[in-house]
Amino acid sequence: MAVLIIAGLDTGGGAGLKADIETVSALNEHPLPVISAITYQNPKEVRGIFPVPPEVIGEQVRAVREVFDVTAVKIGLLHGGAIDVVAEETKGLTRVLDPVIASSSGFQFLSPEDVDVLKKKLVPGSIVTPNVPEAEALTGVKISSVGDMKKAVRVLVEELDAEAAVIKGGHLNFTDVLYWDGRDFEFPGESVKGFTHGTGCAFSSALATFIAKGLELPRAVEMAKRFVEGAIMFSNREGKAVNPLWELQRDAQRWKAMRELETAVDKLVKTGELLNRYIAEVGTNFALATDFNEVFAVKGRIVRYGKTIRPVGLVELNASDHLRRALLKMREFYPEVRAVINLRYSEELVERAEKLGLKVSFYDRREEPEEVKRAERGTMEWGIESAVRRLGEKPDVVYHLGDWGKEPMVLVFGGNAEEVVERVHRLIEA
Ligand SMILES: Cc1ncc(COP(=O)(O)OP(=O)(O)O)c(N)n1
Ligand SMILES: Cc1ncsc1CCOP(=O)(O)O
Repeated sequence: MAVLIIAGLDTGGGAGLKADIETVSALNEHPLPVISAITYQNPKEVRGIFPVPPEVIGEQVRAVREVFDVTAVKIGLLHGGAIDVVAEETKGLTRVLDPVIASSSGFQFLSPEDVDVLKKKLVPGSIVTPNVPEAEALTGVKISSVGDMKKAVRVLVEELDAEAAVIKGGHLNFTDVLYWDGRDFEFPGESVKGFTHGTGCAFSSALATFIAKGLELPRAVEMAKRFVEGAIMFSNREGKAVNPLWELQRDAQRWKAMRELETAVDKLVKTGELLNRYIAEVGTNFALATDFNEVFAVKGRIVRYGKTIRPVGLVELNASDHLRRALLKMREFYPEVRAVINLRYSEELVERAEKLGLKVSFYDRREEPEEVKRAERGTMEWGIESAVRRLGEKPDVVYHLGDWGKEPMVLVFGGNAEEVVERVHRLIEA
């Protein structure tokens, strides 16, 4: 199924047409990208806009509508002159209108006069998806609560003749409010950590796609919201923006990480007789992070087994607590570090690491601040940060000497699971 997109190009690869194309593709439909403007922007700022002449926008839409069976269109950034043409050329389609008025960095895409034209020509008959500032600009309603959102959606539908309106609560309370068919619907959400540039674009193109697939509007809004939450959670760090390809990339990375860790664990087990005496009393775990900071490890840890060792369970996502936290903290300083294992502490192990030229640091649990000690979790994070700061460069090995009821431990880090195995083998002279 084809979904028409009329939107601007963001040269920073975060929002606009690129985010829309990825969204429609990720949802398994065919994007028809019509370009309405070229913007010169990067993740920090929008520098300017070069509008595509309205007649060229019209030609693009006609070219695809003549051939493809289009039912829904997502409309993003327009410039004043293009509004009339787009209203004319999209007649008969279900229109999802993302009213891009200003960028989050403060660039004004539409003048107040253009906003008036948008209200008169495109809002009527469209499903409008403003964020809070855009909804305020369109309706004049000051929004600071769900109650105000409900007032504003009604204004959009009952006074400005929109087919439906969804106000996104990302700037407020993470609840989205839809008004459709004489009823309002609330979609509660939670704050998701990640980059948000391009969320408006991804939401509206996901909504248009779910509508094209035949979902009823409230269900399509719910699905689009969940899609965008994932796109923020698994953000595109390079573009400092949402990542509409998150599901595909996340699954590919999960698969790769699982295989990588399974292979590495197999290699370790083959040297089990030598490794046996370095397995921690509490068990040893081996953790590997994906680019999205999802962490795989061995369920139930790796334990001594007679003279050798064995993994208790399989390699699984979230099968580690301590190592996961240590690794994620280390990755805040050094994102290239992806794997870690814990071994039983011994002086000889630390000396050997130093002799091998590995960078060694440590943390002293007696220095741990009271408030960190009292909190249920946090020691691992504090310990890694303190070891990193102590060394002033990337540690390959971090150890601590224990405390009451806490076993002393050596953590061996590496850029991948294979490197950790190779380091462990050198350390135990396998
Ligand atoms: C070309 C282009 N189109 C739209 C936007 C705005 O993106 P949006 O996700 O609505 O909001 P911000 O990222 O600006 O908060 C854009 N910047 N460029
Ligand atoms: C108890 C403990 N403390 C540091 S590493 C470790 C063992 C591995 O723990 P997890 O399986 O939670 O990563």
